[in-house]
Amino acid sequence: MAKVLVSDPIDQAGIDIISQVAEVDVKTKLPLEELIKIIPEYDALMLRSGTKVTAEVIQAGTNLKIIGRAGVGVDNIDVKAATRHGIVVVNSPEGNTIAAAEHAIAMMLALSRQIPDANQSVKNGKWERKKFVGNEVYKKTLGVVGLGKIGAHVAKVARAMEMKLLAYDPFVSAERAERLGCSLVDLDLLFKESDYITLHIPKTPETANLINAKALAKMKPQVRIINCARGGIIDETAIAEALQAGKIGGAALDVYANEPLGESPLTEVGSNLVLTPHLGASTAEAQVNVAIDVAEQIRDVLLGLPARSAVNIPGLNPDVMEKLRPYLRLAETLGTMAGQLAGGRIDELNIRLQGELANNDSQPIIVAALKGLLSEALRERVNYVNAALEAQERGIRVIETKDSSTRDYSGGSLHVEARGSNGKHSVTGALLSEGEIRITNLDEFPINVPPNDHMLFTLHRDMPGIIGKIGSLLGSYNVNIASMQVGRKIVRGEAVMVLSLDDPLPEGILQEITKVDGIRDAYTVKLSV
Ligand SMILES: NC(=O)C1=CN([C@@H]2O[C@H](COP(=O)(O)OP(=O)(O)OC[C@H]3O[C@@H](n4cnc5c(N)ncnc54)[C@H](O)[C@@H]3O)[C@@H](O)[C@H]2O)C=CC1
Ligand SMILES: O=C(O)CCC(=O)C(=O)O
Repeated sequence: MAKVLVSDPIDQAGIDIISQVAEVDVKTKLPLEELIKIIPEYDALMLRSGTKVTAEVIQAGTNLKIIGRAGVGVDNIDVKAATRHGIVVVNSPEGNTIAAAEHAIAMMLALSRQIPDANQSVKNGKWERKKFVGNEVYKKTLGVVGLGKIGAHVAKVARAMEMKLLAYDPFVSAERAERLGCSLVDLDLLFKESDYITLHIPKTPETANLINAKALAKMKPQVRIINCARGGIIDETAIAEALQAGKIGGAALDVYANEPLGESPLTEVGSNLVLTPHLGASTAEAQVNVAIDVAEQIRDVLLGLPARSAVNIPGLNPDVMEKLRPYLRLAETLGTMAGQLAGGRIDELNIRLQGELANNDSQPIIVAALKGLLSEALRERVNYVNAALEAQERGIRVIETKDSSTRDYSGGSLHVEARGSNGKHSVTGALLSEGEIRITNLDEFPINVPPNDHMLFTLHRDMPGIIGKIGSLLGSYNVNIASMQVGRKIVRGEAVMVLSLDDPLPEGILQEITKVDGIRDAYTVKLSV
């Protein structure tokens, strides 16, 4: 039975789902060294923001197939290292959207009405009504940085409170912003005009320290800043100094450069600063949502099914996968054949989606063909997760074309050509109505054969006796021929012979075949049909 490690607190609903297919160990607050020590036992790892999945953890996780982040941000996971090791990383893109958005609104209101300080004051036996006079958010300007799922929900709620909305997000259209009641502006204008600024962006090299001393200097002196997105987007020293010097009105932070916060200039700030310990997603509802969402994906991947929210498999969502699954098999088979025919070091892969197939997203098909192409070199190390990255790192140029005018097979066909140490070789294939694969062309010669575990291809002169000679030679090595076909363009011209064999070819026989009069070249292909 597969084993799954849950390394942060996860709702029981998720654990119940994984338990259907795997043994689940819940071990939270593991020191890094301990995680590295035990991770080799596990097929899957499920976590929230408390666990750091470093490259060392991934390197040690030799059995890991999937890492599931019960939440949105995967910045605590070395996704690149996971991709390199062929491990799927999944998240729950929407499970905690409402929770995080409501936390940002709660922070904005708590800050405006000084609720945490007032609460403390009453508990200290005081009654300071004058001290805690706040501000209304009604008619004030809210600058939303990042108009994705959470930013959009914040905008909707803020609009209901009749706030004026500005938004900055270089990746969304002015129409989307407008639909959400926001004016899309540049960052400087948002800084200049906003009474409140709320951040809903991922932490990336571009967003790190986005709110620094220089940015703070551009803002209104009474501005209140809310960060329920990621630590490190705000320079904590700069904001602490600005608060102490009264250069900004307030800040409410849920996330920090280092978590738990520990020693920080922020804890020295007396007032107008609200801090929560990364609670954005901490609602009962969100925790059930993300636990179920991610647990289902872990269960599915352990059962060999696709994950619906994989962050490191581009374009492979389950609907696409389901529809394209037979074509992915075809692409992988053709990629494997083209790779073995073209020889060890491949420089270029040309893929042509023909007929009906050309109407589909080509990305998954390309990934499947690359997986096949690299299977000779990387064996079981290559999978849908790392095939594109491996190909890129090996300098394999991928050229894709689509030709919807071809009308040879009802579902379309796929042409794969690889250029490597043996020169250029191409294979075309299609699916029969029952989903069976047919190889329909080899190096532009028409054939019609199903793929087989052991195949022999020859390029030869179309002349009498040549087929018999190859048959006898194979017979003398006790190799049984399951089927044989010849493809040619003109009589007595160049031809290809395709033999499906029951047995692997013994060492050395290929060289003997190439010495047969009329044979120009011979290749073997090993598949796993
Ligand atoms: N505090 C908490 O517990 C939680 C925090 N989060 C964090 O909130 C953030 C947003 O989450 P979602 O809205 O779900 O993500 P999302 O992917 O739907 O939206 C992010 C938006 O940021 C925009 N963006 C990316 N780079 C940008 C840049 N340089 N400048 C401006 N905009 C940029 C994108 O275009 C996108 O529209 C993430 O960092 C996530 O990890 C999410 C859930 C809970
Ligand atoms: O797991 C958590 O509570 C944090 C959630 C979060 O930050 C996220 O989903 O990005």
